[in-house]
Amino acid sequence: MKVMEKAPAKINLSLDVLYKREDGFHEVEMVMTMVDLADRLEMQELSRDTIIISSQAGYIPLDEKNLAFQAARLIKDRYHVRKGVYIHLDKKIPVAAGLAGGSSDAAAALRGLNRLWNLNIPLEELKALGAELGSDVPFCIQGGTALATGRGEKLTPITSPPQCWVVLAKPPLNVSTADVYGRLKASEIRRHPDTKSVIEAIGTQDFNRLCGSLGNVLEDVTLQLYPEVRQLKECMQRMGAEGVLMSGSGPTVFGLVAKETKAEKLYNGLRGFCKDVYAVRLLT
Ligand SMILES: C[C@@](CO)(OP(=O)(O)O)[C@H](O)COP(=O)(O)OP(=O)(O)OC[C@H]1O[C@@H](n2ccc(N)nc2=O)[C@H](O)[C@@H]1O
Ligand SMILES: Nc1ncnc2c1ncn2[C@@H]1O[C@H](COP(=O)(O)OP(=O)(O)O)[C@@H](O)[C@H]1O
Repeated sequence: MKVMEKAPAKINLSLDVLYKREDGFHEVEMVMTMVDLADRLEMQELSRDTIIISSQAGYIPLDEKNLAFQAARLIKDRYHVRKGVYIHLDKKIPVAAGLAGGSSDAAAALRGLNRLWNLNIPLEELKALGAELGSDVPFCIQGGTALATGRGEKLTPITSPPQCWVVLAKPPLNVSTADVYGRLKASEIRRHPDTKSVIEAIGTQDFNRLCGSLGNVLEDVTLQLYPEVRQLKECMQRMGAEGVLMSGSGPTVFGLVAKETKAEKLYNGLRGFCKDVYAVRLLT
C-alpha cells in the first residue's frame, strides 16, 4: 500500500505576540493561510518495523531530526503500529524560511499514516498529536485559513482571503525560530498589528484593507538582525506589491498582488535579487 499527501506552505497575514509564558513559549495571535507551494510525501508500508526517509533535497536531515520521521515515530508509538514505513519527501518549500515546511511535512505524514494504517484517528486527536511536534503543526493538519492563539495550536477557522497572487522571496539566510523568539522583548513591543482588521478585511473580502492591515511583530527582531530582509521588503513595495510582509520568523517576505501581470513583473524583478522566488496563488 502507498499513499501520497501534499504539504503546503503557510504564510502569516498577522502575527502578534501578547506575552512570554511561564513555559518559555509566547502567547500569540496569528492569522494564517496556505499557499500553493507544496512538498509532496509518498508513504509506502514496510513489513519491517522501521522508518526510512529519503529526499531529493540534500540539505535536510533524514534521520530522527526530520519532522516527518518524528511524526511517523509518534503515531506508531501512540497507536502501537508494528509495521514500518518508507517516506519519500519531494521538497519544494525552502527550509528555515518562515513557511512551516517541516511542520507541514509532519502534518502530511500524520494525515497520510492515519490513512495508510487505517487508524481512523479523528481530526481533533490528530491535531493534538501534531501539537506535540510543533506549534504550527495543528494548523498544517487543519489547513485553510485560521486565527491561531495559545502558542499557535488553538485554531478558529475563518473564511479564505480574497483570491490574489502571492509572490514569495527568500534571501539566502537561515533563520532560527527559537532564536528570533528568544530575542523578542514581548513587553517592549511598540506597535502591535491590527489582527481584528485583518479578520474583518477577510470577512468583507476587502483586498485593499487586508493589504493595509498586514503586520508581524517578529519583523522587529529579524529586520534588525538581517538588514537585507528590510531591503527586500522595500524592494517589493517599490515594485508595486499591494501588501508586503515577512512570514513567521522569516526571512521569507511575501507580496500580495491582485493582477497576474503585476505578479509576473514582481517575480521577474526579484529574480535578480534572490534565487528563491515563487509566484503562487492562495490555497482557498
Ligand atoms: C514563528 C512561527 C509563526 O507561524 O512560524 P515559523 O517562522 O517557524 O514558520 C511559529 O510560531 C513557530 O512555530 P514552530 O516552528 O512550530 O515552533 P516550535 O517548533 O513549536 O517552537 C520552536 C521554538 O520557538 C519558540 N516559540 C514557538 C512558538 C511560540 N508560540 N512561542 C515560542 O517562543 C520556542 O522557543 C520554541 O522552542
Ligand atoms: N521535513 C523537513 N523539512 C524541512 N526542514 C526540516 C524537516 N525536518 C526537520 N527540519 C529542520 O527544521 C528546521 C526548520 O525548518 P522549517 O520547518 O523549514 O522552518 P520554518 O518553520 O522556519 O519554516 C530546519 O533547521 C531543518 O533542518
